[in-house]
Amino acid sequence: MTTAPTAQTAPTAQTAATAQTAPTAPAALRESAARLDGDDALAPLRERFLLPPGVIYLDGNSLGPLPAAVPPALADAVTRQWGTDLIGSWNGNGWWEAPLRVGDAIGALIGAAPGQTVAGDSTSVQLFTALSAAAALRPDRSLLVTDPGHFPTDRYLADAVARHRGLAVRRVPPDRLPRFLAAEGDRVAVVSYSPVDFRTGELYDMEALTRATHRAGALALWDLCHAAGALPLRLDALGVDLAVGCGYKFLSGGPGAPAYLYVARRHQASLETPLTGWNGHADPFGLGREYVPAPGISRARIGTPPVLSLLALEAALGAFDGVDLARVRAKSLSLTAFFLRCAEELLTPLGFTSVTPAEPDRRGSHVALRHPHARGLAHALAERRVIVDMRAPDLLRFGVNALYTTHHDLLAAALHLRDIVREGAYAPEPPAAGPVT
Ligand SMILES: Cc1ncc(COP(=O)(O)O)c(C=O)c1O
Ligand SMILES: Nc1c(O)cccc1C(=O)C[C@H](N)C(=O)O
Repeated sequence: MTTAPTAQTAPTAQTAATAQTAPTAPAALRESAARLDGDDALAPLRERFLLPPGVIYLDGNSLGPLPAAVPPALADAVTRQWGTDLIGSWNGNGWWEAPLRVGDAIGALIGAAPGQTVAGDSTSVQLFTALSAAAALRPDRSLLVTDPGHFPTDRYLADAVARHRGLAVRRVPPDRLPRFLAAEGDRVAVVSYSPVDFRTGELYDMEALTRATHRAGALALWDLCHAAGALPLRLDALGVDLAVGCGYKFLSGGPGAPAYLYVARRHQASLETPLTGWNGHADPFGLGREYVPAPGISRARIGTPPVLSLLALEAALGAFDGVDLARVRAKSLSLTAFFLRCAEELLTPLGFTSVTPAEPDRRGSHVALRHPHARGLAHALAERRVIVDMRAPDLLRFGVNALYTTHHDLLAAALHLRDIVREGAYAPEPPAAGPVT
């Protein structure tokens, strides 16, 4: 049986130690945490989430917690809309338009004007669509360029699309991309990267890389999974061509939440999608024999959308109502800087090293610490109701979300980790074999 690769055990009511009984902290760190949390204008936003009492949740970069608005929205969707209004809900309750409506709500968080973002399917499916469509927009070019350290699904789909479309894949680390494009850019159809490295949390310069891509006449495709909702993004302003992302990390749309696809308006009329499902037809209920693509972003729709999940995601996005993403970014940086300080003081002497850049403008919204027993330590933290994850073979990841994470959460997590190591209170499981994913 395959199990999800997060290292934590789900916390239970029976768990003896709770994250609230935090071990003693050095006074300076305790005072800093209290001051930073005391000055935090975003602190009231935590009430928009139903965080389990006694749990320190630092894994919202993998699965966001439950927003308070979601249960009533889902109850309404199920009992009134589905239960009572039945099929009339496609029009009467706006189900048919939900992919576009939710797409626009996400667009507002990623710097996309309305009419360019559609929600639905998984990130993997959206990536397939985006990579294929990008290749079709540059039919005279033969290369697809991507990050050798990209998330596995991005790497696998780059290979798959290259096979289907007769392209070759070049894997170029982000720091070498401008030089590569200057040399071989005239053969490149599409450049596919993530602004934030899923392992190290390193933030790349999206603006510079998009500019270098365009200088070569290629298209820029960004995977925003680890960035959307965590920092301000400016897709329209940067002239990004295509983007995808998931709904379940910083957007907190729930397990398997619909993903999204952004297609800049200038490409929409000539966009050839590889999956020509009936929802993307110009006249879906005309039931015509031939596929005729809908105008605008609607042509990127595929099949019947997962309505309940879309409505859950829509309610979850309400957690951003009235929230300035520049402030979210400022608090996220304060949180990660504070955690790096805690790590330096409490954990470095115990054999941990940070792989996350110390410079604020090179940091996303998680910190990763290297330790040979990362897997056993993540389990031991979960026993104490501190939820983090690990990425094989030796990285512990600590995700922060400025909407609900506190500096105190981070100090308490670092203290628990210090005590677990000092006491040897973990199973020293060996690093898993195989490549780091
Ligand atoms: C950068 C990135 N892309 C894609 C995915 C996942 O794709 P999907 O939503 O299809 O599982 C993840 C994480 O799971 C990711 O970190
Ligand atoms: N999407 C996930 C899943 O379905 C199960 C477990 C984890 C995930 C993740 O999101 C992993 C994540 N993209 C990562 O950064 O590693």
